[in-house]
Amino acid sequence: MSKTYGSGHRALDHVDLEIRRGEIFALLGPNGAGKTTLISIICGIVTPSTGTILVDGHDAVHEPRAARSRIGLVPQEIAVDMFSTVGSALRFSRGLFGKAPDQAYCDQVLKDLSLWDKRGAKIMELSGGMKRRVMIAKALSHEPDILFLDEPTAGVDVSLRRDMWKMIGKLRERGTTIILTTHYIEEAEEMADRVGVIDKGRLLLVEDKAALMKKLGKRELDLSLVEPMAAIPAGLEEWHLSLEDEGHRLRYTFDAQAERTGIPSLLRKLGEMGIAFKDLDTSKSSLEDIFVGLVEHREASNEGGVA
Ligand SMILES: Nc1ncnc2c1ncn2[C@@H]1O[C@H](COP(=O)(O)OP(=O)(O)OP(=O)(O)O)[C@@H](O)[C@H]1O
Repeated sequence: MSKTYGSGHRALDHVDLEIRRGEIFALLGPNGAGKTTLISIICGIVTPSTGTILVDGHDAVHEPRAARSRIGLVPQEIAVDMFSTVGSALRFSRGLFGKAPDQAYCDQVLKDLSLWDKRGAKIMELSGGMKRRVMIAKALSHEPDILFLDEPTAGVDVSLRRDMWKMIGKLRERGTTIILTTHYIEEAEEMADRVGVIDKGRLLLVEDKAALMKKLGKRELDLSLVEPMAAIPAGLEEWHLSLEDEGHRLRYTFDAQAERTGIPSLLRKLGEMGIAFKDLDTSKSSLEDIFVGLVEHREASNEGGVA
């Protein structure tokens, strides 16, 4: 699908994506990448300019009610009736989807989200974190098979973040498909089965988490040499070093997730060889580096276009 807003801004550019039943899919991208637009289209809140969206076989544009009834959406912004109580907000949300009342189910949702004690409280009396839990409870009120969480842990404290991760794990065990957006790599790392990277409306890649984390795990160690060198001396082959800055810096690229990084042995070897350095610096690939790397790689391998 593609989406160009009335302003002429192309928020999504030929995004082609298939989500697997029962998986946790993390959509990773910087601000303005198009994540919310993508979710909003799938949930029938925004209409796509071109393309088709099938939700469990139902067309999101032509059968919006059937498609939407399968989805629970936790939006970024807290949007609830502040005067309602927690329990009645849940019952009301369920009713909106035409589901028969089921107090036992609603009670269980409240218990799972540590909201049971607050079931009689007015929403406006709750803390920000509790309000977020209510948003999730509401999204689950009609027993959706698919749950969208848009930036679920932005501005959330550590304990709520842990609870959310736990709750997401539980939902997955029950077979709920979960799609979350985030710009925190750690969040994707903790929870996702697969990760999609989106930037400027284009889906740059979709990969199993393990494969992506391997790519993200690259680190560099730069050693500023006391004496510049013309070439890398024999005896240092096993570290596959590169010489930078006209021979003033030795660079070692390593996998930070490996059990043995090779750094201590490299430093030992340099000492034995009498190669002195005056400073050392390590850096890791940022999300931005990864985006840049991905784009460059795609252009270089002439695979441009859509993922
Ligand atoms: N209704 C709209 N009209 C015009 N442009 C819009 C509209 N909604 C979003 N945009 C633009 O589309 C682009 C994608 O926005 P979107 O909210 O989908 O990004 P995002 O990846 O969710 O970012 P964030 O993490 O900041 O929420 C942005 O440049 C945004 O300004």
